[in-house]
Amino acid sequence: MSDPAIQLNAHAHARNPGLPFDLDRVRAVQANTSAIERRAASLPGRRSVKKDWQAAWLLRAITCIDLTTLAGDDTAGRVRRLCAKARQPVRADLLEALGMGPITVGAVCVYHDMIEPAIEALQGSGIPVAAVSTGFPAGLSPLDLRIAEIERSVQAGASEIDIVISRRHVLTGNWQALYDEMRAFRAACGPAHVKAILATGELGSLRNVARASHVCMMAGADFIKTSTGKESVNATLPVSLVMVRAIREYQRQTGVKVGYKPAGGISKAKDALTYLALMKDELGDDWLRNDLFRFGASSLLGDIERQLEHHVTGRYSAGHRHALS
Ligand SMILES: O=C[C@H](O)COP(=O)(O)O
Repeated sequence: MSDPAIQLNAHAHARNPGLPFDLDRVRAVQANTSAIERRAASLPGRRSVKKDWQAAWLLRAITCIDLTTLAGDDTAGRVRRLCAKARQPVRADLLEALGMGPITVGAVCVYHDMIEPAIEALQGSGIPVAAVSTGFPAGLSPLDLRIAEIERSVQAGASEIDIVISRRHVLTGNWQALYDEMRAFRAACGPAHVKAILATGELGSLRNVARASHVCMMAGADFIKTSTGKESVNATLPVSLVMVRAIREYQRQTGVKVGYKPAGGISKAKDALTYLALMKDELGDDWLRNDLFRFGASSLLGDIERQLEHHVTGRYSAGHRHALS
């Protein structure tokens, strides 16, 4: 049996019921840009993970990956290979050397047309399929089509839907429109969990990121996610600080825990460690599990595997298993 500390999907996270729209609440949201940037700059390396414990943190990171392929030339064959990797993200001999049982990634994330092969390839694994819907990545198709796309993806078996918000609602300060849109997406998702992609690189300011985070949570987002991976600026530490603090504030106000998904350009194991440390520091251990934290990443797993291999062939201590307990 695998270590309970890193068992997959062990905690089915309750859905966010949302709140009625409240413009005063949105307008009260601020972001102190210089303080955020100072804190973000201090994060990498600030909270060093003991070398002997790094493997445990990296294994935990793997269980939090939404293993992603979102390319125009995706094929069923590529998705099947990705799903095989999702089922067995780390070589069995490495896991054995680390004293670990089998692990899997958090989910597989694909375009709508690839849901079917992904579901087939993941059968019996317990790994959920996440679909990007709502005219990903621009989100500029007609609202009824975006809603229909969500419904089709849920019917096809996706249990998580990554929606993209209309950036223009944020850029024009039309918070009511953003709330109504997110509310409609939430309703269309039915039983599926919904992750709201803010496309933060296109929102203009950290204050807009903070307000958009609050509005999406108010409208019932189960996760807030930074980016599609297609913007010119994707997940960053300053944006992540703003978003995780919005999650913390929303929990303080409502008692509801919303998940966080940084996505786009996260490809190095050391960056994954920084993100995990950020979650532990800002939100606590609950956000180190994949019901409340995911990396949206297409190439992170490869670097983590290389680091684990290095760890196994180099110095190793059995103490690592308790690193996150
Ligand atoms: O949502 C996930 C992102 O599209 C993945 O971005 P990436 O390919 O830069 O890792």
